[in-house]
Amino acid sequence: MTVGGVDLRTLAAEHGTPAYVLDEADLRARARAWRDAWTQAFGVADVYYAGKAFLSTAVARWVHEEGLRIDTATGGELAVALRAGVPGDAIGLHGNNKSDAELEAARDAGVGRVVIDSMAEVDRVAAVAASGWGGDPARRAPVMVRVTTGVHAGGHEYISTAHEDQKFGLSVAGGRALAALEAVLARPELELLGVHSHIGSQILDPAGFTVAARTVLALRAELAERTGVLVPEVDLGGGFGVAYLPGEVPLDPGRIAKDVAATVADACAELGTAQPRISIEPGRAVIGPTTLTLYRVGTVKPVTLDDGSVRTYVSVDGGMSDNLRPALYGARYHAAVVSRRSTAATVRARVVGKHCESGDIVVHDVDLPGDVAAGDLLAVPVTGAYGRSMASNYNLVPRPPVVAVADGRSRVLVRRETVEDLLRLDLG
Ligand SMILES: Cc1ncc(COP(=O)(O)O)c(C=O)c1O
Ligand SMILES: N[C@@H](CCCC[NH3+])C(=O)O
Repeated sequence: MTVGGVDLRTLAAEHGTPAYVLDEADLRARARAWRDAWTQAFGVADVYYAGKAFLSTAVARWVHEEGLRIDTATGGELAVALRAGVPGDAIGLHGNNKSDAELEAARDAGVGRVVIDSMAEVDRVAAVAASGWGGDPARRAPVMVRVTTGVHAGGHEYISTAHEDQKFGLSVAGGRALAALEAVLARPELELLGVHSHIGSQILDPAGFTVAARTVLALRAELAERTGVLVPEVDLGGGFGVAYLPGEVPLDPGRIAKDVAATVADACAELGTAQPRISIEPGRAVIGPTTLTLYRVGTVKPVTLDDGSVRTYVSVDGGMSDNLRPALYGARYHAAVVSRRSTAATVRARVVGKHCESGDIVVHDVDLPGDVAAGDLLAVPVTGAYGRSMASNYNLVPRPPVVAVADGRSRVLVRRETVEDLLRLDLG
């Protein structure tokens, strides 16, 4: 099997396993597809790539070259985006607990928007912006206010973000969102760009986005009625779902953009307000499907279950340290042997990692060739989002490299950690 013109056996021989293998052309195409779909549907729209899904300087540069801006959630992500050469005004900063250092870094870089996530942050951002923004003493801090619309969407409880009982944003229903927007308007150090809503992640039903859009637009109209200020922008967040398994249908960028555009046009007509400039923040949908994880098979063990059937446990040389999603969310993945063809009858297999934890499962249930054996290469697709970015050193396993492939060549974007790296952190 080849990806980006590179035989995965060659790639494994050159870079070792496990490795994340990222197809550069696919990433660029997905970035363009999201940008084109939303610009076509709205005339003007901004697509921010959510770097939390995976960020390296090359990835930031590539998606920026394709016309996307970068959404960051920490000072670390901000530093990588800036090092990639992305201009500050094309970067947004999120976070429910931003540090002073993060806010100061955003100010010094002249970040294009800080998304305020709490009432306390109104004063904190204003204080940081007292000396100006991006080196200009006269410039105000451009901010949005993140609000919760009550929409409960997403692939798992832990990745739903707009219901009431969770840590993000300010509630529309409870009035806190409106209060925060008014508080921003009262601060001369702040420029209120608009309202932000992010409802969750791995969402496959478009309805959540349109329901949230209506709520946010109504809030914007209410603010305008009370204060005379119609804020120019609305961000509808990320969360667009991808297909992890054969047969699953991802949210199509064109389809969702058209649905949302129709809703925005309708709602603004009903409310009697001009339409805002719309932005979104897809992470998973841009990077997830571009990447597979390449593992080497080690131990293969048949296990007889209570009902007498047999499950083949196939252990690979990584696991929950390079893909936490199955353990954290019960996420399902697919896998295939990619180093050879096999005509053997398939067996019911479970792909597991090498960690000291029985929940260290990579793929719960997959048919693999019955002759799967130590030394085979196994690929798990769609690991580009929240794979490397949530990887850990559990059991002191060094984290795998991210290797980009394009036009028959491979290039390391993030190098493999070594045991020496880990030993260097241990100061004795
Ligand atoms: C504020 C915000 N924007 C964007 C994203 C990106 O989400 P996704 O990768 O699901 O598109 C997230 C994560 O869910 C988020 O919290
Ligand atoms: N980390 C989550 C997505 C949450 C994104 C952050 N709001 C996942 O892997 O699905």
